[in-house]
Amino acid sequence: MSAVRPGILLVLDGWGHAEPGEGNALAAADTPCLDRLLATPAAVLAEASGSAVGLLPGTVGNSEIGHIVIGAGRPVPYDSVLVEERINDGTLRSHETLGAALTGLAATGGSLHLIGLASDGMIHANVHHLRELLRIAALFAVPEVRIHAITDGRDVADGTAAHHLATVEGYAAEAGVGSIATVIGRGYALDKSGDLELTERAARAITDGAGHPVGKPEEALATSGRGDEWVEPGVVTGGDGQPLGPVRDGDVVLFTNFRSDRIQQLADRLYGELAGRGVTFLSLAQYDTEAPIPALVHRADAGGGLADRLAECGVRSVRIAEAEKFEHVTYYLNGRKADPAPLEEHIRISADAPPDYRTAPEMSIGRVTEAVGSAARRDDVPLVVANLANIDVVGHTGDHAATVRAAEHTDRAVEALCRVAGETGRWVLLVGDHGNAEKMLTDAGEGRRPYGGHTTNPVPAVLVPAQGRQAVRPTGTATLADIAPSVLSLLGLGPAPAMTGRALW
Ligand SMILES: O=C(O)[C@@H](CO)OP(=O)(O)O
Ligand SMILES: [Mn+2]
Ligand SMILES: [Mn+2]
Repeated sequence: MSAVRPGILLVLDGWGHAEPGEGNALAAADTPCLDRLLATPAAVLAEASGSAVGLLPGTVGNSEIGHIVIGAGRPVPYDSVLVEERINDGTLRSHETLGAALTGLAATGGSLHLIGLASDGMIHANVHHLRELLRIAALFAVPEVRIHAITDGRDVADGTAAHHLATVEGYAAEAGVGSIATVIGRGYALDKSGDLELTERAARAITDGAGHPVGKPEEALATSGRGDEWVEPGVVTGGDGQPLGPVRDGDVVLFTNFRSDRIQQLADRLYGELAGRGVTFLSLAQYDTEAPIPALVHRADAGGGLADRLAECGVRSVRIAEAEKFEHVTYYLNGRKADPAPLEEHIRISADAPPDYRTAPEMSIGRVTEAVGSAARRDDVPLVVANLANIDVVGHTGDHAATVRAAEHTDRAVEALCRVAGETGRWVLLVGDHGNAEKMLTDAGEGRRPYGGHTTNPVPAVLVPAQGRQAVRPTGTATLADIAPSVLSLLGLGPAPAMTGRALW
């Protein structure tokens, strides 16, 4: 192992590139270290969205596919794309498991419950997929479809939930079946922090009809003082004043999100209560739930990447991130392999209390920096991988001033870590996983409004060479698929056979 040249891979989450201008929080921030690095010849822009990473053309990047591709060294067809393919070639309509479940409902008079994020943000879900599922339900003459609409305001501009609910109602009218039974903000329904109280509130609206009773879905939106994300669970009542939606014995529940991480807590909770009551569970894409929920569309293999190559070469790595991004530098970076390789160490930094990112944009970056520094000082750790979450997580609040501060905290952390790298003879490779904070305003919808979502912009990638070495300017177009081959090359190792990306430096 003595031949290995040690380094640090830092993923700056949500670090996209755009020209300076209104709404560019990264350009507005005072970030002397990052500015200096980006002005060196070793800085490039890398594609991190659309088909370059395995998404549909023009689709914004996200942390999950971003880290998968950074680790795999090749674009990996994402779950959203695989779902679209099954819709376009008609094979979702002829899916055996789905057909059997829906035929059963037609016979028993039970209901199909479609549960998922109701927006076209394309990060966790797309309402278009719901449209196809409503059409399929109509083909199978399912008597009743209840839609449990999760409001977004994070992947799409806040304040657009009414528009998306109307879209869903339009799809139901077009299919001739389906009505919205509950309206629940994603803060409740898609919690992934382990706050089971939030999940419980969402689940009880779906299972028992417990929540704010409303005559029309849009009325539920008024319950939130904190935007679309935090719409309190609302339960639509019928003419008899009773909730439309509670799941009854023998019904079918189908989750419509294609991304697993944020829906799985709710899916496990609902399965735990309802599976024993003869309720059939299905998910549109494959989930990482504890519950054995059959998927209609299976995911692509993302293995054979960086982690496998490091294991093969006996290279120890330490992975560090705040809780919010922990799976990203472990599970996703490793090609969605659940078990860490024997030579991997994982450090998860969790906040003491649920933070308000607007007032605490530093998050836990001090502890992350310390952990990276300590790992970097170890002689037995050739590779330290960390995610600096602030730019993305604070960017999602849509709060420009807070995001500027998040970028400034990140800059100071990078500066400190470059210093440690200098002292320990390490190279540092910095890369964004997708854009976010370089665009905090949108013109979509009615007029200009704050925007906290991801973007299709390229991301910076820059090498800080180990002392005494020079980095030459990479040529050609770079993508996230080039990061794993670059990391391996910097370590002094060759790429894995499955990698299609190339070493940039
Ligand atoms: O928070 C999330 O779930 C998504 C946005 O919906 O962001 P990221 O892809 O960065 O995890
Ligand atoms: Mn991200
Ligand atoms: Mn994000």
